[in-house]
Amino acid sequence: MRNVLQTWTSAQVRAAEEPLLAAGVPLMGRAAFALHVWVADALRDRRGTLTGARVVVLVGPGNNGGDALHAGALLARRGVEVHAVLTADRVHQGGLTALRAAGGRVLRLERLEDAAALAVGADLVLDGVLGIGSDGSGLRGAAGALVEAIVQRGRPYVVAVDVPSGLGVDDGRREGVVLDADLTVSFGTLKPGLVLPPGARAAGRVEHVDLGLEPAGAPAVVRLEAADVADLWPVPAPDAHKYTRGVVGVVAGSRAYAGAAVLTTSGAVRAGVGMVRYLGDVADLVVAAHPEVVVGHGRVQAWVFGPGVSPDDAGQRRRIEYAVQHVRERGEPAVVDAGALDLLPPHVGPHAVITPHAGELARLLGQRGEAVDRADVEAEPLRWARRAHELTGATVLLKGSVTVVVGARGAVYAQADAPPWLATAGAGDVLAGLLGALLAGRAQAVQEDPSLAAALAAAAALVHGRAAHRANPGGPVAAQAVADALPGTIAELLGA
Ligand SMILES: NC(=O)C1=CN([C@@H]2O[C@H](COP(=O)(O)OP(=O)(O)OC[C@H]3O[C@@H](n4cnc5c(N)ncnc54)[C@H](OP(=O)(O)O)[C@@H]3O)[C@@H](O)[C@H]2O)[C@@H](O)CC1
Ligand SMILES: [K+]
Repeated sequence: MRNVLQTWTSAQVRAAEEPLLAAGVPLMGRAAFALHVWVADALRDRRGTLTGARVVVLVGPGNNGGDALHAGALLARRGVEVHAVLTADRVHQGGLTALRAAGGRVLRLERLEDAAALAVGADLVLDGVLGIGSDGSGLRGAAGALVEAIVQRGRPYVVAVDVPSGLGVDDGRREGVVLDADLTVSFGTLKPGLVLPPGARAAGRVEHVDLGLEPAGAPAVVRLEAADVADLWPVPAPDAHKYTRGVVGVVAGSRAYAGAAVLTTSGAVRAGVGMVRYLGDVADLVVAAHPEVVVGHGRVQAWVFGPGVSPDDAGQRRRIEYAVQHVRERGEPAVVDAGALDLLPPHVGPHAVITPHAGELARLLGQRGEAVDRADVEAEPLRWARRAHELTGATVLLKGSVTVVVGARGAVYAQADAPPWLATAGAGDVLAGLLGALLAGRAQAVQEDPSLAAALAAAAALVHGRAAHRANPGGPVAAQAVADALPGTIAELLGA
């Protein structure tokens, strides 16, 4: 994949910095210079000029504060009025000396209210309190109290140095006080917390400064970009026919939830699968909506089961059990959604993709002995998606405003492609159908490399989100409109 956005943990970043620091590469100087350029751009955008602009630098005890102080010094030399507030007893001495020499003013955090007022009144606050040295527990002590006082007065425009202070750098957790940013300038590599829920939104816009780091091992969390879809999509060969392109079997819907059957098959049909087979009680409605759909059993390459199915529906339950048997014995890939999550066997492989939202994941984990509720999952989506993968063996696609996917071989994706409007009834059914189509089209490749299921799940989330934007840019979308926008979205992405 070409454009995938990669993130690396604090430990990986530190290990990658070591040889460069040992060789005397001035990493902090480079970081601070790039940071001051981004801040100058932001100030010009907001005020038109640098001269007379007021920047308050919040300085913590470590090198994150050092970056901020050096950037402050460069800004002061360009006519910016810079005030540094020292939030800890310890401070980066080189940075402090540079700022003073450039004419910046330095104050210790003695009167909280005065410092908060200074920050709130500034054109821009540069947050150098805490970087990758954070212990992950939110901002404690005087720094935490200061940030609380600032936020209470009305958060000013904030540029975060490397990461928003207090954010869980490696897991995106928001515990305790976090200073949300409008812009985050991240050094060396992006960090997982900048893309993972629930913290990702704390970062605002994210810019990356390349310091020449070469981190070892696989990236911790990745995010697919539009151009990656073409590398994953099952584009038909010139001699393709419907069976080589993939057949997806759909067990969805009931008399009570007939729409789920229509929407799931819509997702699969519009995503361009070779053929859709429907199994269920509302075949008449499905075929009326999609004459392309074939009703009844037959050979399939992948399955979707669960949307609109209640576990006490004996007919659908039987069909799902039949499909599950195929998934287990023949390794056919599957999407296991909604009502079928309760029917998931104790262990399946990563070629089965479960697609719960937070509440459904909490329930699934509860059934496997984990005392966890919806709020726990929302607070630490990656942790609990990982746990579900460990316990079930399945690839986990955890739905949310940022969708997290955990699959085989440590694959983790975080996709934030959808507008908030997509949180609407039936949208998940369309996603299940769309992903089923992808798994059917790439079934053989998934059987050879089950970690591919995670990449395909992430691609499905991306395409689904983009289709929602395309269906009605900036406004409400209905699930059927998202399905109808899939062909155009896919064509655009394949041409990207
Ligand atoms: N390494 C490099 O080459 C480069 C690094 N670079 C920069 O350095 C940054 C990393 O710097 P770092 O390692 O000094 O850690 P950093 O985050 O500044 O401070 C950690 C200290 O904060 C404290 N503390 C911890 N948790 C806390 C909490 N919850 N609430 C409150 N305080 C807390 C704790 O101190 P303590 O309180 O224990 O005295 C701890 O020691 C990195 O993000 C990047 O900006 C760039 O210049 C590029 C080159
Ligand atoms: K920071």
